[in-house]
Amino acid sequence: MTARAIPDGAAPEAPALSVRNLSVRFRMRGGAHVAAVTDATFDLAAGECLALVGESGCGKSVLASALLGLLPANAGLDGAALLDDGTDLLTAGERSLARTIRGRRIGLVPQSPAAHLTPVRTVHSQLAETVRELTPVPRKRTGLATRAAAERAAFPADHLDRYPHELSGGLAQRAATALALVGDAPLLLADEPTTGLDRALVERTADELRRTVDGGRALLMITHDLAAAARIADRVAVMYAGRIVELADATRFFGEPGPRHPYARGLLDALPERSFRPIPGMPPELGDLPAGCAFAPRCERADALCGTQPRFDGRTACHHAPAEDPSRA
Ligand SMILES: Nc1ncnc2c1ncn2[C@@H]1O[C@H](COP(=O)(O)OP(=O)(O)OP(=O)(O)O)[C@@H](O)[C@H]1O
Ligand code: NI
Repeated sequence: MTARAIPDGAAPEAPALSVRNLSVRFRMRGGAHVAAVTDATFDLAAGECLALVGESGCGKSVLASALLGLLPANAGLDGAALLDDGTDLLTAGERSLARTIRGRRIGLVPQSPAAHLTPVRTVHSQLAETVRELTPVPRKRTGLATRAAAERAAFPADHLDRYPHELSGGLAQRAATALALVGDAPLLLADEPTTGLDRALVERTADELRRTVDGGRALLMITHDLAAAARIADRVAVMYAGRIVELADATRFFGEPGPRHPYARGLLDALPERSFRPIPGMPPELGDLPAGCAFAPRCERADALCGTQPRFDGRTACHHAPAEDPSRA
């Protein structure tokens, strides 16, 4: 549990994760391609939580899987994803990903926890094994450490002897979160960590994740749940049709002046506690994207300019985003 303080006089640390122009293409039968992620570029610092949001199918999980080398063989990768010591996750190779990176340097809370738990072993046995593998706890204290690991993710101690198929979705989620937190990895990827949990547990899980961030970890949290994102994120990245279309401080995103990109505005407006107005239309097929802005067919601001792809300037990718931010002038 060492928070990574910067020693006096040392140069500022490199970001915990630096993603540059990450693209993922799935090769399909007959020569077709699915452009699941295109040109994603962002940094994530130690002690920071970045929430990655966007509608189902926009490429969030594929992005996370690319970082961990967990994509199937028909996936082609481009770009770079650097850890703070310069290790490029995209070229690291399965051997070093498996032996030194997954679990130790990057913890993952997977989107389908039930599928990631070993079906023939109890939660206790899986958690204890991970404690033995990833922490220096002496053998005779493994039991205690295992129960503490479960407690951190609000997994009830009296359910530790259950097998994965005996768990509800919410309990499987908490077991997966407990496993991901064991190694105290400096970088955490959490893919929908609050799915299947009731409001109180959503808040408890979000708060536990926030505590790990405040302890110096970097967290990329993928979520549909904008309320959970607002609760713990420092910054928000909005994805649409495989591209990051907005990257903003959470306070300005959820407060004033609000999102700059019309899609991001639409996502917030669709919330029940806001105007509860869904964005008209459907996202495009990632195998058949238009040449220009993919959001244009659903956008009330679209005009001829939107027939060309808008450049992402580090904050937004829209030909019609406000040029000046009056609150910052
Ligand atoms: N192995 C694959 N082969 C072809 N296409 C794939 C493959 N895996 C994912 N895709 C496609 O990539 C796109 C992005 O999927 P992804 O799972 O990243 O979406 P997501 O944003 O995580 O959605 P959700 O919020 O529903 O989890 C989808 O269109 C999906 O069909
Ligand atoms: Ni997903």
